[in-house]
Amino acid sequence: MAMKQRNSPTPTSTHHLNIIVTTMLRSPEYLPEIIKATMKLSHPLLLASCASAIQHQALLNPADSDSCLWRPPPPRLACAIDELGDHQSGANPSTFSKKASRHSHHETQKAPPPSKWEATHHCAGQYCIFTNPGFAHGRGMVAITTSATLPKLKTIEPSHPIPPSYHLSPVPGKGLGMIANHTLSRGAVVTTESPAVLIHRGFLDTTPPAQQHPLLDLAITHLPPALRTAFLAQMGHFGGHRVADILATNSFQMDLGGADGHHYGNFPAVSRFNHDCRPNVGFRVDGRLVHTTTVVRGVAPGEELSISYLDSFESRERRRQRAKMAWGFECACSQCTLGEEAVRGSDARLEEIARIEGLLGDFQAAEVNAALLRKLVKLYRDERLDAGVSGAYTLVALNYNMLGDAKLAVKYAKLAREAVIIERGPEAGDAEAMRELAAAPKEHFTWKARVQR
Ligand SMILES: C[S@@+](CC[C@H](N)C(=O)[O-])C[C@H]1O[C@@H](n2cnc3c(N)ncnc32)[C@H](O)[C@@H]1O
Repeated sequence: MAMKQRNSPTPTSTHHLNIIVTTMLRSPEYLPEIIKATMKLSHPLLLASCASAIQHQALLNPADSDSCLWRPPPPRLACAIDELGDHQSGANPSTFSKKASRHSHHETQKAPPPSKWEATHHCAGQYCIFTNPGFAHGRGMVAITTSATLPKLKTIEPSHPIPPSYHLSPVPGKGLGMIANHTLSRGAVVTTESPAVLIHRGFLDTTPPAQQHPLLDLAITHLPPALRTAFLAQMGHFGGHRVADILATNSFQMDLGGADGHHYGNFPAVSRFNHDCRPNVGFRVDGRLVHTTTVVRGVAPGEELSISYLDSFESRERRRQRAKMAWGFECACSQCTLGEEAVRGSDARLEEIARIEGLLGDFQAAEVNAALLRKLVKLYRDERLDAGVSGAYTLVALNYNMLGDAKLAVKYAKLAREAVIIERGPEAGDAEAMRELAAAPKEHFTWKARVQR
């Protein structure tokens, strides 16, 4: 996943677990050579660079949509949508090209229209508004994208809503947050949501504010009233143009596939998750663009539900810098506010995790033994890295098998599969890979690969 977004900080994440696991699972025949070559590269070249990459979304399963919580460029023009009136955005029509006048609103319709994508012919350059007011039985969706994306839009399916297990409540220093109503077990699904708004990254990167903001405002007027209200109720952290600010504060980067696939998705319910460097909830976006959040460790009633916006494997200093730089807040999460000694301990564990994972991915490394595998598992536990443990379990399972310990290979393959399903969904490719390993460790290409050298 490349993060070359203009106006955004360039992430230099140093967690390379994804690529190691991917390599080990996908390329058995080239395993030794690939791992050797991979390990020679410097970390930033190897690595995916956002929170969701840590959850191994895109790298391990090409069917998954590549996504991470990432803010688009900051708003550049002050113009609140509240000032623009309800039915007309107030956009000066001359600021964008209106190729035709087929602009309809759906507020007055009782029965939802059928789910169907339509071009409004309101455009700025190649980026146009596409609407589907009938999506998800009238919930609606709107996109600003190129016509090349239309076939992909047509494949988007609605999420299946689930009863809420949380309520919103003010959280000191963070605005609103999501609070668990009752005990939630590991694996419980918290939210499933389709995007309300999809915006092509190129539109935000290249369209001047004078054309960009009116088109954003107009796009929002195409949402059915309930969804429009929910969209506009989201927090804007940075000020300036209201819709741009909401998008900047609450967007997930999504790759819809192909050369032109980079988009931002906005999910108004999901937007209420605050950040924690040791979150109790993981998230993923699947090929239908449904965003799903799942509890990664047991949650008590009244506990805040959180996701990570950042790379949890970076040092406290780096995470704090990034929270400030990209999101504008001082991270006061449970992990960042530890005492100095505890922070030093945490940073040291993260460095050790990176070192051990490097060794486990190096087919030639002589230091790999059962003690090292036990140490990695303990480090993850001590660091409360519950939202990213699937990759570690996968690596441990493969390495136990390489060491010729079928019993522990099976144990960790089962744990890995369970964690993969929680973090990335049942359709994730390495869930199947771990099932195969657990079913027949001695048939697996990794069997005794380290001891037979
Ligand atoms: C996606 S929104 C989260 C929901 C938001 N608190 C609300 O009221 O809707 C992101 C914004 O919430 C705030 N926030 C999230 N996590 C935080 C944290 N750990 N510490 C401080 N502020 C946080 C920041 O203002 C950030 O820009």
